[in-house]
Amino acid sequence: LATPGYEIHLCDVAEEALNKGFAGIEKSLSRFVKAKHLTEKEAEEVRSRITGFTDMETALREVDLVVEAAPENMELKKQIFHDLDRFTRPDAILATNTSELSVTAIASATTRPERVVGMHWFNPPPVMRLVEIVRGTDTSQETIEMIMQVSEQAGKETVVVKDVQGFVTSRAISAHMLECMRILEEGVASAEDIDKAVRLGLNYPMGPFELADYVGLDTMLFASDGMVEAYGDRFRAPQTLRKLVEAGHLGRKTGKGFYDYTKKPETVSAKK
Ligand SMILES: C[C@H](O)CC(=O)SCCNC(=O)CCNC(=O)[C@H](O)C(C)(C)COP(=O)(O)OP(=O)(O)OC[C@H]1O[C@@H](n2cnc3c(N)ncnc32)[C@H](O)[C@@H]1OP(=O)(O)O
Ligand SMILES: NC(=O)c1ccc[n+]([C@@H]2O[C@H](COP(=O)([O-])OP(=O)(O)OC[C@H]3O[C@@H](n4cnc5c(N)ncnc54)[C@H](O)[C@@H]3O)[C@@H](O)[C@H]2O)c1
Repeated sequence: LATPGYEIHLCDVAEEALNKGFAGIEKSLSRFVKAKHLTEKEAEEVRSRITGFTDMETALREVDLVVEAAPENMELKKQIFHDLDRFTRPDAILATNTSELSVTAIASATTRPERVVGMHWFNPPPVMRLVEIVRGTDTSQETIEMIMQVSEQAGKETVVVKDVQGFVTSRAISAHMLECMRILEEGVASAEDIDKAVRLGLNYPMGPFELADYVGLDTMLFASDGMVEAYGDRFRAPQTLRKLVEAGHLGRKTGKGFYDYTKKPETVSAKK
């Protein structure tokens, strides 16, 4: 959002987490410069539009739009939205990047449910072309249109969907990934070969295990647990996923998941 010209307040709970966020932005900007999508001067302008904060109250003063992207936990999100409601101007729009939680329930923690909306981005957000906009029970058309406009300015296409658990995309991707994990557990093929089969045979850009590691296994598990209640056992997380998360192996962000990224970073996927 800094690329099309918005002034951004990036807020996280601690300096260390904030620095991780800035490091991710830096990596993306240098890729864009290398690919000549941005000049060095434009990248510098983007950097200058992003200010870091660890104090939410200060960060939220005078903002027009908040995009919350904290961990996928309803209680945490409700607490954050309660604070967003207190600290922002009454006309500010409050968006959540939740992958599957109820936008309507999150909105209930505020006094302005008509200005609360789902703004679901995809990893990696600077590259993926879609923003899935989720209309909560009380979300106003004006709010939807504002998010459409901002998304389009960031070069994204949009779809507007109903507020059902998992929306369109998380239901679709979870069903695919969970079934591939069951195929692995049945011993039908190795993770490498399932990834290779899906990439080359189905023309997906990433196989299910490299993608799960990329998204984060904790996020995957939160999403599937959330969808069990709504849709039943077909979304129940296989033990393999649950055990990896219990062990703290969350994918790329911790160095290990279905693959071990601490060993040979260039060849851990089945790509070669
Ligand atoms: C769970 C949630 O709620 C929802 C989700 O997020 S589900 C997950 C959705 N995401 C996906 O499915 C991702 C699937 N994977 C892909 O689409 C591709 O593998 C990928 C775009 C990540 C990488 O593409 P790939 O062709 O394999 O690699 P690569 O050539 O390095 O990258 C393609 C382009 O993207 C750019 N790029 C990749 N990652 C980037 C990043 N983080 N920042 C900026 N640019 C990036 C590269 O620089 C390259 O640009 P160029 O074509 O102009 O040179
Ligand atoms: N990982 C993905 O590919 C992806 C894609 C689309 C949407 N999402 C959604 O985005 C959200 C974040 O997912 P993630 O995978 O980036 O999680 P993550 O755990 O990797 O990152 C969460 C971030 O939120 C910060 N945080 C924790 N508590 C906070 C608080 N009280 N206030 C502000 N920040 C806080 C953490 O320090 C961390 O930087 C989730 O709702 C997830 O479902 C994730």
